[in-house]
Parts: sequence; structure tokens; C-alpha cells
Amino acid sequence: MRSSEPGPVQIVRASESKCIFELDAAALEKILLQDHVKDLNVVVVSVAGAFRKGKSFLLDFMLRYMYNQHSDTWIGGDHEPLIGFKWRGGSERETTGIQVWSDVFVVDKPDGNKVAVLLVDTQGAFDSQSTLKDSATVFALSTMTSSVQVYNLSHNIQEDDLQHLQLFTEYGRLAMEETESKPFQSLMFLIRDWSSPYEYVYGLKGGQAFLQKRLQVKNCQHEELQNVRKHIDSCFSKISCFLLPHPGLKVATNPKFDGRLKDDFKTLLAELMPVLLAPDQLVEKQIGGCKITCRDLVEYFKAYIKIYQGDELPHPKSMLQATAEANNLTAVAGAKDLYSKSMEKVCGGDRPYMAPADLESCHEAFSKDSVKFFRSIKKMGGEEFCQRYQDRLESELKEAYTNFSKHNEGKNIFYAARTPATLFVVMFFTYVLSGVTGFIGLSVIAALANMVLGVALLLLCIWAYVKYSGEFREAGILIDQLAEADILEKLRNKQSDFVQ
Ligand SMILES: Nc1nc2c(ncn2[C@@H]2O[C@H](COP(=O)(O)OP(=O)(O)OP(=O)(O)O)[C@@H](O)[C@H]2O)c(=O)[nH]1
Ligand SMILES: [Mg+2]
Repeated sequence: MRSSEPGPVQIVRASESKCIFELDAAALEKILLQDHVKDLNVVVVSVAGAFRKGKSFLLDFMLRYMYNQHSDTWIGGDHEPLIGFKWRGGSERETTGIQVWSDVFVVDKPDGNKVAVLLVDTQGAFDSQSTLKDSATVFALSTMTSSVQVYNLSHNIQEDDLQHLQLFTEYGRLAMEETESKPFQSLMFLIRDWSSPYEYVYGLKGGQAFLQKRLQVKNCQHEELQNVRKHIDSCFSKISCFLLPHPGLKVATNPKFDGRLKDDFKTLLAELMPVLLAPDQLVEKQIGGCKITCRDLVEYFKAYIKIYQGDELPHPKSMLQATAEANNLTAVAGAKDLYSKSMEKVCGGDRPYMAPADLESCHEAFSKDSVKFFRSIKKMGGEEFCQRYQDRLESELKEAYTNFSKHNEGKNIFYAARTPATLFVVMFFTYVLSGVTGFIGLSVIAALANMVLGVALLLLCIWAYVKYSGEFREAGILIDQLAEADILEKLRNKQSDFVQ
């Protein structure tokens, strides 16, 4: 049985260095491996979204519902303090990392199954102390581990809310194994402070109609808008929406809020809780199509957090940074293309050999043009950011120049004829040597020279065959290397001395 008072337990926290999130496996195990729940299928209800939007506040009503759902007065009296996950007014963030409620609720579903319900609170996205990666990681982790993800929004569903959802769910999907089925389960857009009930009525019905309108994919829509909608649809098996009214100004502005809520807020809360948490509505967490138990969930948490601690996932970037990078990369590609085309014109495959000094001066002129072109393109990101890409362009141009000059050298007929020339020189030298030494009676040296002559002739024949047929290219390369080797070089030098 419970050893202490129930309360929120921090299971994922930002590490000291703030760069990664760490799982408190012991704390999670203590909750999920309790004897009475560890083998039950788990239902995970998690609330995520931007910071300071009343997520923890809402979860505390979920707690009231879970503890007293058989009573009509579960919502509590006007003066009962709202306790549970820590919530407060103010502008600074409150919840960090991921917290779960220490009590796992065991519920009998109408179909006879017993399930364990875990409530999860998350760090709000986009607070001033977290990077986009932090927000994406928390959101992705909570989406991956929950069976019902409540996406807490304020006033409306804006296009950027959808874009962030797309980014965060993609970040989650990347970390999971590819499956044919939709990777996540149920998503509920919960819109707080809905202020147009005359357009769409509060509650689930109005929410569904509103959501249908918002997520509609139309042919006349821009591809970007269509893609966001298709992506969200492809990620979740079920998507719903609930419109919640404003809780009353006292809640939002009085730091000593006494629990007095506007009546319509209470009525709608009383409508929302059963939608999420009534026994017949509970959705068991499934991964890869299989229902998982509390014990399995611990393992999944451990595996998922490891992926986010490693380097294999790309770094989600802010919109400006991603756009600036794309701008600069396109400009680098365009500028490099300009350089390559100009160089092709002077020393491309069908152009004859060119003097290296001329090639170099062409390279210098074209590089200048290319950098000028790069600078002339309008790009985001500022001067310092662009300079990094300019440096990158310059080093890419240097690399391209090295390739062009190698190609140019290959066209030099003397360069191509180096190997046969060397072999001919060796043959000539050994021929003369064998003649002279044979004449003066040094028959051993003459025989040796003859043998070298024979080998050189054989190599020449092999080389010619390789060049002609294109087969046994390794042998050709070996002979080329041999011809360039020092001994032969020296022989060649000696030969020229000898001839002189
Ligand atoms: N306008 C408005 N304010 C609310 C609502 N629900 C709660 N609040 C107030 O919003 C403030 C923040 O509540 P929290 O529950 O701490 O918000 P949170 O989203 O958990 O914040 P972080 O943990 O910092 O991400 C409190 O002053 C609440 O009284 C709501 O539906 N509308
Ligand atoms: Mg909170």
C-alpha cells in the first residue's frame, strides 16, 4: 500500500548541463512496478502545450475526477483548494521536465478489463529557458508514451500551433520504429478560453465541428498547409477537439485564487473529464499494435529517452535558422554551379589540354565571380552566418579546382605516355647495356640486362592491353606506379645523361 502521501513525481528532468533530459528510472519504477498495477494494461493521459496555459491546473481537476468520480460533487466546492500538480499564476514557467502522479488509478472498464491510469504533466513548450530541441523532446516523449495526448491551446488553433505539432510529432516518429500503422493514438486539441461560442458551441460537439473545418484539406490550399494537415492526420489514430470557456478572471489574475470558478467553466469541465477519463472512454496504450502494461511502459521510457540523449536524431531548428540555412545552402549550390559551368567551358571533357598557369588564372577569375554571385543573392541569417557559408563555398571551389586540374593533366599526351616512355627508356638502356657488356665479355651482366629488357617488354605489352581493353585495371595501375617509382626515375635520368 502507499507509503506516503500521493503527489507529483519528477520522472524526467533536465540534466545539470541543461543539454539533455534524464530519466529517473528508480522513481518511475517505484510507481509503475507496484504489485497491484505492474501487470495491468496502462492508460496514459498526458497534457502538453505551450507554457503558462493552465495545464497543471487542468490536471488537478483530472485528479479530483479520478479520486471522486462516483460522486456528483467530484468537481469540489468553491473554497476547496485546488491541489495536486503544482500550478500557480505568474509569468515564469512552473512545471519542468515530465511529472507523473504517484497514485496509479485502477479502473474497471465496462468490458471487464482492469486498467491502470497514469496522469502525466509536462514542461510547457517555448519558455524562455528552453531550446526548441528541449520543447520538442518533452512533447515527443509525452506523445510517444501516452495513449491520450491533450494538446493544450489558448483561444484558437493557429497555423503555427499545427506547425509545431507537426515538428514535434515528426521528432517523435523519427525516434520510433517505422510501422505501417499510425504511430500515436489519441490526440485532443483542448482550446482554453474559447471566446466564440456563438460560432462553435463549447464542448466536444462544437470542438469537433471547429476542428473539422481547421484540419480540412482542400485542393485550393497551398501545399504547405495541406502537408501539415496530412501529416497530423497520418500520426494519430483519433483526433478530437474540445472548446473550454474562460474560467473567470479571478482564476487568471488573482494569485490567491480561492477555487471559485465561473459556472459555465465548471459545467464544461464536468463534460470534459468523462470524455477523457470515464471508464468506457479509457484507451489503453498501444505500441506497434500491442497493448502494453505498466511494466512495459518503464522499458519504453528507458529506450525512448536514450534515443533523445544520443546524437543520431537531427537537431530541430527554429524557423528562422532552418530557413536561413536553406537559403544559404541553395546560394552555395547556385554559386558552385556557376563556377563549374564556366570551368567546364574552358577545360571540360571535350576541351583540349590547357597550360596549368592559364587554368589557374581562369580558376581565380571564376571563383571571384562565383563568390560575387553568392553575395548578391538575398539570404536570411545575417552577415556572420552568411560568412560561414561563403567560407564553405570557397573551400568547395578549391576542391573542384583540384579535380579540374587533375582532369586537365590527364589530357596531356606526355602525361598519358609517361609509362610507355619510361619502359622504352628502360628497354633502350638495357639493350645498349647488354650490347656493350656482351661485346667486352661481361656475359653475366649482359644476360641480366637482357632479362630486364624482357621484363620491361612484357610490362609494356600488358600495359598496352590494359589500356586498350579496360580489363585488369589494377595491373595497369601497378605498372603506372612502377613506372613512376624512384628506380625507374633514376634510370631515366641516367639514360638521359648517357645519351647526352
Ligand atoms: N486564461 C486562463 N487561465 C487559466 C486557465 N486555467 C488555469 N489558468 C491560469 O493559468 C495560470 C497558469 O496555470 P498552470 O496550470 O500553472 O499553467 P501551466 O500550463 O502548467 O504552466 P507551466 O507549468 O509553467 O507550463 C494560473 O494562474 C491559472 O489560474 C484557463 O482555462 N484560462
Ligand atoms: Mg505546469
